[in-house]
This record gives sequence, C-alpha cells and structure tokens, in this order.
Amino acid sequence: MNQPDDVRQASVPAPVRVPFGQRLAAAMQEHGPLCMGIDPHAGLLAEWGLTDTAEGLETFSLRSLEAAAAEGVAAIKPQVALYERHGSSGIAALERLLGQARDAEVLTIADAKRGDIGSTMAGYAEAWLSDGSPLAADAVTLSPYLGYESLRPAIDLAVQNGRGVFVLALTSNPEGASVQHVGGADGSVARSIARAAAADNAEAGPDHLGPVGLVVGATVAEDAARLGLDLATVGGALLAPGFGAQGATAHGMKTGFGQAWPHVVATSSRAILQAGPTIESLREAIRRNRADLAG
Ligand SMILES: O=C(O)c1cc(=O)[nH]c(=O)n1[C@@H]1O[C@H](COP(=O)(O)O)[C@@H](O)[C@H]1O
Repeated sequence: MNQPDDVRQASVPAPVRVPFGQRLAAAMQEHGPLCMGIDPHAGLLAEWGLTDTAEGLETFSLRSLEAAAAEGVAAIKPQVALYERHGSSGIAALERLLGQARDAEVLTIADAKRGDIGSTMAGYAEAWLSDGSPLAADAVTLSPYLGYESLRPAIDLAVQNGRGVFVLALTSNPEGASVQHVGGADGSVARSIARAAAADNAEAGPDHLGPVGLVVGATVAEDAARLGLDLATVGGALLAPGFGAQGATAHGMKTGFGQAWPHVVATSSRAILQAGPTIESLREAIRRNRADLAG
C-alpha cells in the first residue's frame, strides 16, 4: 500500500552526524589549525574591484570559499556583521556561502556573537544550529555576558545536532579586559566561563574535543594563566582570532597558548583576504599561513 510522503519521511531515521569536536579535530589533523575568516569589508571589496553590494559580497565570499576548499583549511569563519550591513540581500549572500561550504564539506563557524535571555537564545540557536535552517553553520560564536547559563538553549541544540559553539572568554580587543579580567587570578570572569565550558565538555571524554569551544584572542593568550584559566583543560577548541592583521604571529601564539596549542584554531581574515582578488593569490596566502603555523 502506498504511504503518504510525510509518513514515509517520518520513518527514515535522522542522519547521525559525527560531533563537531571530532569533525573539527579531523579537519585540523588534515589541514592544520588555520581558519580563514571571511570578512567582506567595504575596503577589501574595493581592493578586489568589487562593488559594495550584495552581489559584490557574494562574489567575494564564494571566491574565498573556493580558495579555502582547494587549499584546505580547518574551517572558514564568515563575519556575520558584514553581511547584515546589506540587509536581507546580504544575508542571502551569507546563506549561499554557508550552503556551498556545506556542499564542499568545508566546516563553517558563523561569527555572529549571539547572546540573549534563554527564551530568545532558543531562536538564535534554531537559526544557526538547526538542520534545515538556511543559516545553519557547523558552529556559531556566542557572547556569555548575559550569563553563561543563558546560552543553554544553543549549547543543547548544538550537542543534539552534532554542531558546536565558541563562547567569548578573552577577546582580542583592548576593552575586553574591563569585563573579562574582573576578579583577577582567583576568580576572573573569564575563568568562570572557561570552567563552565569545561564542565559542558566533560562528557566528550579526554580524547575528544567537546562541543563548547572558547574564543581566546591570539594577541591575549598569555593573559590566560595570570587570570587563572587553564586553557589546556577546557576540553574544547580554542578559536584564536588576531593572527596576522592584529599582530599575532605563529611563534607568539605557540608561546602564548603553550600546552593548549594543539587545540588552537588560528584565525586570520584581512591578512589573507588582502591577497585577493584571484583564487591563485588567495591560495598562495593560505599556503603561506599554513606553513607559518606548521613551522
Ligand atoms: O569572535 C571572533 O572571531 C573575534 C573575537 C575576538 O576576540 N577578536 C576578533 O577579532 N574576532 C573576529 O575575528 C576577525 C578578525 O579579523 P582580522 O583582524 O581581519 O584577522 C573579525 O571578524 C573579528 O570580529
């Protein structure tokens, strides 16, 4: 007997996705720790000979993805703010980038820095972390400054869907210290975020990266120890923006992160993107950065 389509679909089990931490670790194993930030700033679009429009954004994004996919990176990290500048057509360009990255099997970290009261957080979680959402990414950046527990809906959905989150702990901007360093070595705000993340990662076990990564700026990693953060025991990946344009070097990061270095995803946006507009010149910049990090 023929079944209606919806009954047939309901009987098909949902695909089991390998957890984000394991997928990221595999990508890092294969390609090294470089994450290519995709930040379509107006100035970069102009340098590439593109217009500061949604069309320009899309060309910029897809060319960046093509270079990243061809060369191999741990992940790409599109900066959501720079798509939001263009309203719905900018978001449509971001959706196409995320969709094509999915097809190319390049991991995506949507840099949206979301954070809100729990009930609203559930909406952000659905947008960025649920199957079938046009904006679904492999992971999203979150701000814990409404309280780490307010992020729970996103953390739960990430776990359920084999996705991940990166929670801001120590950011690369100078103003971050006025909040994140409060409490000092014995009880800094950043330390409490790191401990909460470690608790959420415990279930993944010592051999796997858990679903909750931290954002620790590449330029401020050396602050971690004096603020009581043991980055090597967080149990999640450490997203480290600031490599390149903000002055962090591969050598400086290795020293700053110390034993936690194997968990670091080193993120660079402008320093790579400035090499555009050709795919070959972008690939060359990715190769150079990868070699630098491997050396
Ligand atoms: O969450 C982030 O990615 C982030 C956190 C942080 O502490 N510092 C920081 O620079 N970022 C982002 O990382 C990117 C850095 O870009 P570049 O300085 O051009 O490499 C930007 O998209 C920033 O918004």
